[in-house]
Amino acid sequence: MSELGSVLVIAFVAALLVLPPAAYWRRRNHSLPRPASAEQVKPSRQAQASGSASALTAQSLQILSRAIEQSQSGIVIADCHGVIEYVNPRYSRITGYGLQEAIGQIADLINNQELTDGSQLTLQEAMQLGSSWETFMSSHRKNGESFWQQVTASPILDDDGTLTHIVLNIDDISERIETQEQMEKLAFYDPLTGLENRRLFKDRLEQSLKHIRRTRKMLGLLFLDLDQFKRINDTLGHDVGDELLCTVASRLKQCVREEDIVARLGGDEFTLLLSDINQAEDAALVARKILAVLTEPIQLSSQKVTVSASIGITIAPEDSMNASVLMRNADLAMYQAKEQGRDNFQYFTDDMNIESLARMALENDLRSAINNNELVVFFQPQVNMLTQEVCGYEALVRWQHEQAEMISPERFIPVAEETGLIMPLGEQVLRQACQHMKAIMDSHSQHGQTVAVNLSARQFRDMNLVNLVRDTLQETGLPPKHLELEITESMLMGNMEQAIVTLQALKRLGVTVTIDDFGTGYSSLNYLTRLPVDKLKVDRSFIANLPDNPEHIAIATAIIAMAQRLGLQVVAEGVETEQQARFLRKHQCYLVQGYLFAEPVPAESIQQEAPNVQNRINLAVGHEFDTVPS
Ligand SMILES: Nc1nc2c(ncn2[C@@H]2O[C@@H]3COP(=O)(O)O[C@H]4[C@@H](O)[C@H](n5cnc6c(=O)[nH]c(N)nc65)O[C@@H]4COP(=O)(O)O[C@H]3[C@H]2O)c(=O)[nH]1
Repeated sequence: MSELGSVLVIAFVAALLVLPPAAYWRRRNHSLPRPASAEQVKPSRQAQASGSASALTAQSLQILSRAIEQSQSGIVIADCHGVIEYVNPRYSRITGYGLQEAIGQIADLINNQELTDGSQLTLQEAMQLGSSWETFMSSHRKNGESFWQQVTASPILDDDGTLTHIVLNIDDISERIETQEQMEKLAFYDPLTGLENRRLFKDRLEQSLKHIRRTRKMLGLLFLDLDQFKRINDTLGHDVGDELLCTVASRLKQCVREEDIVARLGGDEFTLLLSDINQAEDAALVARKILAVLTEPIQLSSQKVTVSASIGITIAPEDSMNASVLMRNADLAMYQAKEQGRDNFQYFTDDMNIESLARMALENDLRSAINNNELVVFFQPQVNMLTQEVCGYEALVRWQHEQAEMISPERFIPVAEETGLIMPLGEQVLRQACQHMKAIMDSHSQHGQTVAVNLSARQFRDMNLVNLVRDTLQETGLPPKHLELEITESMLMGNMEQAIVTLQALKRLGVTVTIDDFGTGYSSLNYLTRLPVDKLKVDRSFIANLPDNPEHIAIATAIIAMAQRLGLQVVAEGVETEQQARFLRKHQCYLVQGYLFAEPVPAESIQQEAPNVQNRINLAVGHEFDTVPS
């Protein structure tokens, strides 16, 4: 260090000791600066000056000077006009400016009139008040690189309380700021797409609501969910799914203005906040634009895919001025768009609220119905037209609501699926079906009949399914070959390999597996050869239009022929007319189920209904048996 430097440092240290800076104490107390009066501090200063200063040895001064030299903070000492008189080595390492370069320069910071601290004071104002001053700011090193610094300035006052010098403490906090930025990013942004996350979106929505309250403008909130994304994710893999989400995110950004916000809530759910719109129709313009840009094929690394989306729109202040309510509105409207066949948008309406309340009530009632074992299983006979006998039954769940008429399973099964209630419900149906089938077998000495139980998608994916079926068979005493499990094509499509493993395990138990509603799903017929299934059930929508609709004739006959070629049994459901039964027989589909023969009945009525069912069988197909091929 130069001689001047050492002298300055020593003088500075001495000054610190002689003049204990009131500001230091104030800073520690975090109080607002009070003007330091010379009179107030004088006696103690003088006492120290005459005591401590005179007691200082040259050695202790040297130690103190080294402490400053070796400080881990950059230190700048400037006169009261900002002319630098000393910088320590750490300052030089931070900024790249050496002592000689710095001395005599003006520290801009000291005279900056715009930069203020937490108390809105400029550095000079704080110094004149004898208090310390602190701020964070970005600056540039000598090599041009920018960095973040935390600056603390402390005044040095002379015996009379007049400002003589200013000490700047400089810490390079770039790393800390970077970590903080990263943490903020993690907390507020979606790491995959870089879009804002749910938390930040909600915050922005609240800010925008405050803004429109003042400006009396409107805002539009769009809730977007990709259609069939799960299928893409499951079949093409998660990496491809991620790639797709990133492309969708950037396309969404292109559809809105700079000041609008696009966020990803998670999965394939996105929200858009259109601030300052003039009319509700403006939100529809954006929704149309989004639907249009999404139709453009997306080139992913492995292949090209096309996606569509369902969008729900809600408008503030029209629909609500509450952020949570708006989010729920837009979500409800999005579900409505899905129900309308996807690839479209819907505005929120009050009816949707009513619908969602009704749905919640249904869910609660269903939960208690399951808990109280109020659900019952009906049985619909299945007929073998060759033997003219009932060959089995399909178990169909029924719910007689206390205050309402019978509720269709088509209404409550989807609710049960969504809420997870399908698990206890499915278990109850399986148990009841097995118990009744065992009772029928025992009382009628019927040894060839089966009972078919519907499995829902969630049940089929459940790891415990095979154990549940095994245990239920054991507990009820029903031999496995009398149980048939019906699954649908769509359950197989998500993860075909896993589906095959589950089916094989079920087959090992000795139960029969049927693909229900065959022909309505998206399955490629090639898959059928790989699936360990026994039966196909032709969906009733194809049977309903037989024998008049040429397209349905083609589908039904193709399914029957294919099943025969693959060695699978085929059963037609929804047979209502004799013509349909005749058509099916002609095409060698002998297993049938439908109102022509019997409707689903409670277990207790099976025996009582049996003669009626037999009559109907005889009437419908008996007279044709002369022509049945042998
Ligand atoms: N138009 C017409 N319909 C006929 C005829 N014959 C039978 N049906 C009806 O067709 C449906 C056949 O069941 P599904 O295709 O498995 O379709 C079932 C099945 O997907 C589901 N479901 C019913 N019970 C259960 C269950 O216990 N578990 C699960 N997971 N789903 C069930 O609900 C759907 C509807 O069940 P249901 O209302 O009982 O309706 C039953 C049955 O009553 C006919 O000749 N004409």
